[in-house]
Amino acid sequence: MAKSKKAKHIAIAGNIGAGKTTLTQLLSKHYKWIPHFEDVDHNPYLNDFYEDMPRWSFQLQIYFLNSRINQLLEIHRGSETVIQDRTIYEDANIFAPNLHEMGLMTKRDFENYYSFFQTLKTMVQPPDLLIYLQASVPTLVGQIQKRGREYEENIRLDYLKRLNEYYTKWIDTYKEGPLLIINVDENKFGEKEEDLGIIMSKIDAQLYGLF
Ligand SMILES: Nc1ncnc2c1ncn2[C@@H]1O[C@H](COP(=O)(O)OP(=O)(O)O)[C@@H](O)[C@H]1O
Ligand SMILES: Nc1ncnc2c1ncn2[C@H]1C[C@H](O)[C@@H](COP(=O)(O)O)O1
Repeated sequence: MAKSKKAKHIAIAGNIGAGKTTLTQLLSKHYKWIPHFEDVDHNPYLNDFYEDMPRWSFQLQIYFLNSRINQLLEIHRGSETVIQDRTIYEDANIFAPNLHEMGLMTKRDFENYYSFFQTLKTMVQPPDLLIYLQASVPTLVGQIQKRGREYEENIRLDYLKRLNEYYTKWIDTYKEGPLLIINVDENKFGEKEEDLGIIMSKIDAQLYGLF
């Protein structure tokens, strides 16, 4: 990104429990960015989805897609810098194809969903900076347990592992804009202030050319 252009949209990507919400809160406080969180607590499908994925996967994907598009429209209408907890790319490049590949979303539903995403994608711009939180499955499991959402208690290890594989493939080919990868197994920003400082210096370098 040109250093003179004000960054309006910072996004944090990462698997379930990687620490996106925690980092969104910390960075929004430090940089005075407006946080946009995922629609989790008032999500009408999430609980049912974890009970019966084949029944609810399509409805959940449409719900997330709509909520993510609304966030993007709001970001681009406003003038303030926003930090977004999870991107639309993760729904369409990671969760939905994984559900399809696991036989939890039919081919017909996946193709319908993906074609709708392709249409919407032409209307959105990528973030000015994407921060990817990379975490191993044991770290994800530990953090999901620490958070203690009841409906996530039965998330299977192979589900997280498969999502991680999709994340790796997506990030390896991500060319839409500036990217910063943080290894969460090595950087405990939630616990050590100096680790958060390291992340902020990297963000300053990317966004403002400061070292
Ligand atoms: N870097 C970290 N170090 C220690 N604990 C963390 C870290 N990041 C997140 N956590 C904890 O892990 C849990 C899940 O984090 P959260 O930010 O909700 O993840 P996500 O939004 O990616 O699903 C929370 O209880 C949070 O306090
Ligand atoms: N697109 C999605 N498909 C299935 N599940 C999803 C999707 N986006 C988010 N989720 C789930 C994963 C978690 O249980 C909650 C919240 O995500 P988190 O990574 O903890 O912020 O929603």
